[in-house]
Amino acid sequence: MTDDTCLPQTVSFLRVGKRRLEIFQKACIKFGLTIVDHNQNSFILVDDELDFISANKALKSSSLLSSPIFIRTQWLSDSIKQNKLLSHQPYILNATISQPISTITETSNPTNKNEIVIERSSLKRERSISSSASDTDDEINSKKHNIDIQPIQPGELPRTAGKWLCSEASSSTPVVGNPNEKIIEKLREMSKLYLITNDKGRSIAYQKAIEALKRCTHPIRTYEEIKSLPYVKQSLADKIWEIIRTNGLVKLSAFQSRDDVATLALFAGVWGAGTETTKQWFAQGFRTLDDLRKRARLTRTQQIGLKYYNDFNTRIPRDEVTRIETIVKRTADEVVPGLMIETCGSYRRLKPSCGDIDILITFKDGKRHLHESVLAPLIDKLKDIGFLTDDLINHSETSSSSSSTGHISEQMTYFGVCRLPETGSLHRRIDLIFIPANEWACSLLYFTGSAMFNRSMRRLARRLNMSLSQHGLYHGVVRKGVEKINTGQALNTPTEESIFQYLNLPYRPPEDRDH
Ligand SMILES: Nc1ccn([C@H]2C[C@H](O)[C@@H](COP(=O)(O)OP(=O)(O)OP(=O)(O)O)O2)c(=O)n1
Ligand SMILES: [Mn+2]
Repeated sequence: MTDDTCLPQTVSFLRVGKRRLEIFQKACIKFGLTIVDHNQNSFILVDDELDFISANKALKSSSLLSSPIFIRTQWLSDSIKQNKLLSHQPYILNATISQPISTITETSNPTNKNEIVIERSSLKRERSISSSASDTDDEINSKKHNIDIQPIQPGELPRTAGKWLCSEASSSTPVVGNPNEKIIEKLREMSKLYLITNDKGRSIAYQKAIEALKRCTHPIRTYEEIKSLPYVKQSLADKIWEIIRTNGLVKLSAFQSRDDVATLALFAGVWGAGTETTKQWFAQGFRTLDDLRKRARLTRTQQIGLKYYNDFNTRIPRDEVTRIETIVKRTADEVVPGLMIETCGSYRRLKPSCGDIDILITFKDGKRHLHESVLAPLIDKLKDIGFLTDDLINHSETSSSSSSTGHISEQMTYFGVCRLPETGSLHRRIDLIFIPANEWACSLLYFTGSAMFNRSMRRLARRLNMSLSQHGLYHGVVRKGVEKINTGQALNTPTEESIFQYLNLPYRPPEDRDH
């Protein structure tokens, strides 16, 4: 069978900007591809900057398949250029048949419901990311206290202040009592509603304006003051001016009176349901969670999302996250000694409450590699003690990189549900993410967030001809448009501080990254 005979016939898109999406939609018509929802399709076209874990992370709030195949949108770009639909195989992000790795799946073994088995699968990331240069673990350790940071020509540096969110500490002042609290509240609502109605670009623009307002220590009264705020563009300045003048916002009222918005917001609370799915549910006439329970076709993860709807939508007090972390650490010590465990996300940014629990795991000595055989017993044990109650996704990815070193890098994720043993405890969403030692600092940075902070830092890296992901920081990257012509060389990033240094940014502790 040639590649062409097994070309995808249906595709869906993930994280592709509006303008590019329009171009791709036309290309799909031309090439006879049907665009469908994520949960109906196993071929998901993703932004070229996205890697396997990011794609999965993005999908986690979307319709989930057991094993989607991610294809870089470069496939369509190249097909457009060549005026024919090329084979998608070279553009696959995670699935080839050549490099088997393991995914963890539930066994149907009736004698032990909690047992997990390691199943060989054929997933592999196409793009080699993690350790392309000569970063063996030993080298990393020996360089640990002697960071060799290649100097960047000062002339090449973009002006960071006032332009890049990541160059500034997030405001620690609470919104309540902020002199512009009323404006912020309305902008927050707009940002949320844009997200629900699938307009991510506008949602982000509003979040940036909120960040600027949070930092402002005096009440904004004039149009000039609005215009002087960083990150606020014309149309948004007009909206803020409308709020100041009228105490209201016509656009927001219009949003709120739309009969679909409240329902979409309700459905958006189902873990595993993305905007395409929620829209579809609405179009199918569903209006309540009960409608979904009784009549909707739900994926396994959506069923769990619905089962724990109230629990998952209740924020987790900080001290509960601490107790959850303690259980994971204690169990890991018993089952797999020598692991380093760090709770990231909003918890590491010192937020008083968290949406979920994001735990990063690696080996303390940085020399040993993580294997499914190391991780499965930990997950098993956490199930045995009744702490993990449900699996959402088990995924491993392997990126075989520098063949000269033969070094294999692995990141493995487990998304599940946990609960403290005390009666009355709620079910909580927990991610256990197993990181290779040489990716630790970049992963720590990524999974600490915030998402806005990460976005800003990645864009800054791009401006410096670098590329930043949770797997590493590369320099000397050559791009043509969004396409990477040269993926560059990996920089040695033993600490988070080193990443800030490379990007010529002042170091920000996690609590200052809460943008
Ligand atoms: N689209 C995304 C999603 C996540 N992340 C990174 C930054 C986040 O801080 C981290 C964890 O993701 P969460 O969705 O768990 O976000 P937080 O932990 O920050 O907030 P919450 O309290 O809602 O869990 O992953 C990101 O950069 N971009
Ligand atoms: Mn989180």
